Amino acid sequence: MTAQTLDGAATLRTIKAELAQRVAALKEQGVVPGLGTVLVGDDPGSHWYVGAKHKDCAEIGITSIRRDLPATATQAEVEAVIDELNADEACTGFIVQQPTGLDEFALLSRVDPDKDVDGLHPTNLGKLVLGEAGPLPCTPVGSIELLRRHGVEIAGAEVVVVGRGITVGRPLGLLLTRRSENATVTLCHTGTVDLGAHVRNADIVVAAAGVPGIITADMVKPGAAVLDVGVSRVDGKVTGDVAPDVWDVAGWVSPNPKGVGPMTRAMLLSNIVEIAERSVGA
Ligand SMILES: Nc1nc(=O)c2c([nH]1)NC[C@@H]1CN(c3ccc(C(=O)N[C@@H](CCC(=O)O)C(=O)O)cc3)C=[N+]21
Repeated sequence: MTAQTLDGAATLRTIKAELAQRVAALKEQGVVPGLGTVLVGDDPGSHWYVGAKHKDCAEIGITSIRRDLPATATQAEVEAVIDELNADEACTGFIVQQPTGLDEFALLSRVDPDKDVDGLHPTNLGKLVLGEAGPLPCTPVGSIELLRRHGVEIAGAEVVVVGRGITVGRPLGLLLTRRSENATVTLCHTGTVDLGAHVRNADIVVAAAGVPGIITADMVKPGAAVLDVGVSRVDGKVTGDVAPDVWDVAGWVSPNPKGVGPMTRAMLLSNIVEIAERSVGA
């Protein structure tokens, strides 16, 4: 048996086609959405992600505002760029690409929460906890959307999330336990004593620990859906948290690359379009 693919790359293409229509409708009303990015330093991975985001925007009619700063940029210099984008009417929303090597909580907190297309501002994470509407974090929502668009049932499912990071694991637990999702979630992490015992119960496994190969075939319930969110670089190649033999046991697996990564970009685009639509009362 080999698992079916949760194809993030193909789903990104579908979502882009849907969003392109909504962007065209906004243009008829005189609104052109714009994405800003703030990038500090010259990490090759970060440059690739930011470049990919601007390419995605160009394809669907969203304008790009790109601010690249040298690795030597100070906290005050990055904050000045954030202030500039907060005030820029052409900028619907923007991201501060992480990591910056600076005080990230201070940077994130300085972004106008209404322009926080990453959904990571403390106000927006607070809204998520409180169940209020607001921009949602892209990778967790992208993970849910990937399952939904492949017909994997979430309501009633036992979900094991492996990883408690702020960008994926922690918010994903909050999202999946909302009434609209109705999953039962166990949040595991590197301090979990018997990871396999938890994962074996799961109908859906989300591997977001950033530990290559931490999820092995012997831990996976036959037929389960397994999302590989981890991104590590081993010998220059992207390597996920899911061991290759999991494909022999699982019902569904998201590959890595071409799984959750492209879905993160899709949800960023979707967050921008939603903010722009709200501005015209659409
Ligand atoms: N403020 C902030 N927001 C982010 O959303 C953010 C961030 N900081 N810092 C870094 C991570 C990483 N991230 C990815 C986005 C797309 C892919 C992606 O599309 N990857 C491709 C190719 C990967 C490759 O080959 O290098 C794929 O999975 O198929 C991966 C990773 C967004 N991040």
